[in-house]
Amino acid sequence: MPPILGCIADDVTGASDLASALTVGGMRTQLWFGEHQELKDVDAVDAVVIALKTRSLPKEQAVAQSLKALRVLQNCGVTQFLFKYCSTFDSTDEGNIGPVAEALMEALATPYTLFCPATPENGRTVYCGHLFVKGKLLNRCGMENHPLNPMKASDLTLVLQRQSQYRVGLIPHNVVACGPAAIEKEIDVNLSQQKRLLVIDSINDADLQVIADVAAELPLVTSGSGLGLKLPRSYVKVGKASSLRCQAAPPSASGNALVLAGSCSEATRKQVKSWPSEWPSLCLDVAALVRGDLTVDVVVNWAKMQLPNSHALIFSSSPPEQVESLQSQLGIERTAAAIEETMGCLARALVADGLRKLIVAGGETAGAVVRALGATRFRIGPAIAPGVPWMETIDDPALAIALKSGNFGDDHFFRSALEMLP
Ligand SMILES: Nc1ncnc2c1ncn2[C@@H]1O[C@H](COP(=O)(O)OP(=O)(O)OP(=O)(O)O)[C@@H](O)[C@H]1O
Ligand SMILES: O=C(O)[C@@H](O)C(=O)CO
Repeated sequence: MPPILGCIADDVTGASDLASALTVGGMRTQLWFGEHQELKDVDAVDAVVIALKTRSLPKEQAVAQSLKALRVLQNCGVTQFLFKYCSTFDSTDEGNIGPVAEALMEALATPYTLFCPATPENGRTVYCGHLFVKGKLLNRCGMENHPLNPMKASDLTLVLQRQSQYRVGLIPHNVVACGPAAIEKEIDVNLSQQKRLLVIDSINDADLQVIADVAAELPLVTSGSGLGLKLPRSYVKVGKASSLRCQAAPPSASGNALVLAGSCSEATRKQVKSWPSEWPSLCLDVAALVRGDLTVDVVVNWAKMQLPNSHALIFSSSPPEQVESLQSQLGIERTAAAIEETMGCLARALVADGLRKLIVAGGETAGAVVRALGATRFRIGPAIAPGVPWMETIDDPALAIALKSGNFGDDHFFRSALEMLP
């Protein structure tokens, strides 16, 4: 039997978030990282998530990679697809959410799709088309300071319209509250007005379940991970899945862990601040790194000294004023590239040295690390916090790895994660 659902995620922490949601919902889920010609051994899984790193790429490249992932999934016999983006709709006026969604719609010859970033479990809700993060409008929650895609507006119909060719419509909450049939009627109204990209309100789990009941019949839906928690039940309801039978076992790795934090999001900065004082930590001197005055070897040697005795943290996370000042002196892309490359090199060198437990905070950072490790397939383990599972690489070396979205987890996330493993 081919997997029921094929997912294309625009970053790797987002992919692990979705894979965790589908697993918690009961679907046997496998995560693949990067571009592949084909997927193997997916007969025994219900869902496959392909993690790309397309969120901040030029839109032509993001579209090309997403279409390639679609074909790879289609070649496995998958007929239903989910395009996963961030629950904070991370994107710019150029893309990439609109352009990728439109390209997938064309490839699947589907006249419309839904946009459902809501993930109430992590405080993301959509009302009247406006995205809220823990009750604050998207452009007033800290996301307005994001280093790569500052979100300066919260009305998703406007945000999406700026990056799309098709017209954008809204399915409001009063319709969602009336159930699947009302949603389907509203879709027809929007289509009669040539509105093909439909943002859908959702403020709680019950709304999401109703939306999942509609989405379970669609060839393509686009969303955050919230929908992933509800889709498994809907697939059972419509007879696409017979039962939900996933059991997520923790990874078996032992030894001390390295934490690499490249996210500057508020939650990660708090987690870095709360790093237990008995464990060592190193703040990267980003300016020295970009100028070449600080080398990776020096940092690797520091970590090699610590890891035999203790868990260790290496971070570049900084407050917005510092990020802005560095970016204006050194350039946004140059700064990000130097940090991401360093994080990747650190992970590769230390895994080669025997490290078997790794936590990475930040989507772009995690993408760079996973790419540097050459890891391709992951089994999904238990959730550490909503949206962040422990995972285990399927191919050697067996590595316990957690990829934490920047804004996820409470202040003591790192300690809680490490206490879950032997
Ligand atoms: N001190 C810093 N100054 C400037 N840029 C930084 C600094 N530290 C990290 N960065 C860059 O900021 C970006 C942070 O993005 P990343 O996706 O890793 O985190 P995030 O956006 O908080 O996480 P997520 O996408 O999971 O929400 C990376 O490209 C990283 O290299
Ligand atoms: O949806 C989210 O918030 C996360 O899965 C994510 O994509 C962060 O990069």
